Amino acid sequence: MTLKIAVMPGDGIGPEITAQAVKVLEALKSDGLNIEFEHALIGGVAYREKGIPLPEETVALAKASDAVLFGAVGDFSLDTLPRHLRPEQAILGIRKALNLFANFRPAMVYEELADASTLRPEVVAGLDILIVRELTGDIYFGTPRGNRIAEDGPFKGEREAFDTMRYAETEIRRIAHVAFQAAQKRGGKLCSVDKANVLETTQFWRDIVTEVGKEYTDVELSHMYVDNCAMQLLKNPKQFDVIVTGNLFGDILSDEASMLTGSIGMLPSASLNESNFGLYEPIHGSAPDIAGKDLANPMATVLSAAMMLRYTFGLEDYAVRIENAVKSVLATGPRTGDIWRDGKVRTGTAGMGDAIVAALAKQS
Ligand SMILES: NC(=O)C1=CN([C@@H]2O[C@H](COP(=O)(O)OP(=O)(O)OC[C@H]3O[C@@H](n4cnc5c(N)ncnc54)[C@H](O)[C@@H]3O)[C@@H](O)[C@H]2O)C=CC1
Ligand SMILES: CC(C)CC(=O)C(=O)O
Ligand SMILES: [Mg+2]
Repeated sequence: MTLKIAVMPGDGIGPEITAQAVKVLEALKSDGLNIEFEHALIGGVAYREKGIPLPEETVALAKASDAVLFGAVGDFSLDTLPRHLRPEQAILGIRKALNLFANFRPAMVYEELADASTLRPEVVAGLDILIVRELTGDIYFGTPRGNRIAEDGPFKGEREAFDTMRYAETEIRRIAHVAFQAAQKRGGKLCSVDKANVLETTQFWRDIVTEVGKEYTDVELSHMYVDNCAMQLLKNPKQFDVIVTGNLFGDILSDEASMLTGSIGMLPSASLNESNFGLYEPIHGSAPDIAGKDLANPMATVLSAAMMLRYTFGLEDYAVRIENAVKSVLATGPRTGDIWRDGKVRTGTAGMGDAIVAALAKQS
């Protein structure tokens, strides 16, 4: 069977980093990986060419493919567009269209990269945590939302804006099951992160996660407020095994967790639906400040491709080969600026991709 991958590079550094992941997957073809790629427009580039950030044909291609490899969307020069036309709506829209409610964001500190973390080595050495983020609900999708003139309250008559934080029971239950099952396969600990002391939505989240937890007596469940969690991730990140949280908190905490690993350019992700169909993307954005300069670290995207092989296709051997190639480049190869240290050769995005391909070749 040929694996059909829809490639959606998007904006900013998206094309540069997805090209490296495709290069790495292509390199595995000579070792028997049967894979083909079809590219589609998404985000700001799609808006410029087609007038909308998420064209129908892009969603159709995703649905007709076995998995999606995604770069990033976002273009500051389009920030004045009405919200529905902005590039970011494309990633939200495709997650919703494909029902990709379960987002896995593993934060691992590679031994070879312990020198790049902003924290002391003893705090992060050996770190291996998984953030399970709910991806199709919460304040990113809740309605009503908008702008209006305030009709009451102390600011009556002024302009105001509002969003709605909202979760249905089904949405919380299904992500809780995913997280408990992930914890069962890992260290058996699940920390649910919320703001139940203030927000009704997240008290409900806590109640439902607790209920679901009764079906997983082999998993040790704890709860933590998100502000404390943000602090604990820096103080003692190794206390965590799996963290499960909502869309907004998961977005923020995973960017924070990326810096434990050395760089946001290191953190991959998998966004899955109930049938393990997945979209795979780095957790970072389109990084306009470094776009087109061959500066971006492609490892998060390459590692996302490894997650694709593991999660959607069950091709563990190929996934491990990519991860080992990444580790070997971190140990002895050149590095992009975000993880560069004295004594290391400095390279660019394409150079890092080439180095990973070379490391793969040495394995066989
Ligand atoms: N999934 C997506 O498509 C996402 C899109 N965005 C969008 O991306 C645009 C830029 O957003 P920012 O807040 O600047 O976040 P960002 O994640 O794009 O960049 C934050 C910082 O990290 C650096 N960085 C990011 N990826 C890197 C990599 N692979 N290697 C080295 N350095 C890297 C950037 O240079 C920048 O200094 C915005 O339009 C935003 O809405 C943001 C997050 C996710
Ligand atoms: C554009 C955002 C909705 C995406 C984001 O920041 C993320 O998924 O991490
Ligand atoms: Mg984010």
